[in-house]
Amino acid sequence: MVKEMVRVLVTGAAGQIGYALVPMIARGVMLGPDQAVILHMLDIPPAAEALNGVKMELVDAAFPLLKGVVATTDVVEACTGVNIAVMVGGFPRKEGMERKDVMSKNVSIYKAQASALEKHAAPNCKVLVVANPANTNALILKEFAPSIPAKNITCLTRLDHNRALGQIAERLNVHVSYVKNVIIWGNHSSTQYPDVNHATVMTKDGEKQVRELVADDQWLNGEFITTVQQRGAAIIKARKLSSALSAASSACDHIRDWVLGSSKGTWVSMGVYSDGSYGVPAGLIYSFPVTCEKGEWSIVQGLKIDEFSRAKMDATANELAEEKSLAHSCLE
Ligand SMILES: NC(=O)C1=CN([C@@H]2O[C@H](COP(=O)(O)OP(=O)(O)OC[C@H]3O[C@@H](n4cnc5c(N)ncnc54)[C@H](O)[C@@H]3O)[C@@H](O)[C@H]2O)C=CC1
Ligand SMILES: O=C([O-])CC(=O)C(=O)O
Repeated sequence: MVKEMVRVLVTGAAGQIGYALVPMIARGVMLGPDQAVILHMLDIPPAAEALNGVKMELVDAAFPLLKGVVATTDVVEACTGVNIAVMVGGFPRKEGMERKDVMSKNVSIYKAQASALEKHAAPNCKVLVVANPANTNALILKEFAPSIPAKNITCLTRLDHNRALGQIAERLNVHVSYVKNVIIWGNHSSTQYPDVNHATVMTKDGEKQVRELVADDQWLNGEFITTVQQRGAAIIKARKLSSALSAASSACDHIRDWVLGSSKGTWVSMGVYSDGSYGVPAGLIYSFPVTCEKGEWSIVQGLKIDEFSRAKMDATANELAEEKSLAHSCLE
């Protein structure tokens, strides 16, 4: 059966994540090798020429799955009929800044684009917010697009999840594909809590707990956590630009698992609207472990939370509550 065409919006498409992301989508990395797509690319007028250059390159690359490209600075044209919206547009932080330092510039963009999405996107459009502060931008988008179901609005913490997998794989000298079920709790910021208490590694003797194999709680409760929390800043220091290829790749992972389903027995981290699970206040976009099936995510329930984890999960929830009020004050 031929699949129906999918329209994918990428905002900020002339930027560096956009430039890495659009060819991945056009190659089927996000939605699979049998899914034809039409790309909608939005940027602001000063970037119009660069955006047109990206469109020219997409034509030149002759991607078999790419059936059309809309490149525009008009938010209504960009949002019309889209089934998936990847919201990358905004201002990245620079060295020495925290992600919430870009708050006032970016939340107003998300307020404005919420209503365009609400009015013009396809029904049941799935939204992934990448631009920082990602959780709070997603929350503002949700608040200003009340008719989009809350479950359709998510933010990217899959990059942090993948970073955590990568750190464990390097430490144990195993391939990253053997490591699974790390969790990123909370905010995509330096207060996020990368949790390995339920993570496992596939070995020749079967699945083993990461804690047992690493056998160094001091590293797992210290340096491992700070390395993942600070990885974005480390990339900025090294590249003088924030992560782009890894962010684009993780955005594809996020949407692919959401739409096509996560692997059996494996969970992934997604920033989703809290329903109060694990004592996380409702009304925040908070990163949880989730599994995805038939286009829907659900929070993995029943995990045992120790005291160390509880304190870290609460600290990142508190930061999100503060960001929420800061965002509201920026919009007054
Ligand atoms: N959640 C995550 O894991 C990650 C998030 N990020 C965030 O993603 C965002 C984009 O990063 P980069 O691509 O490196 O930045 P960039 O500056 O290279 O590109 C951003 C693009 O957004 C455009 N833009 C600005 N306002 C816009 C608007 N109102 N509508 C549409 N487009 C608009 C800019 O013109 C620019 O082309 C930043 O906020 C960055 O902090 C970056 C890495 C990881
Ligand atoms: O750190 C930044 O500003 C960019 C980002 O979100 C990341 O790389 O995780």
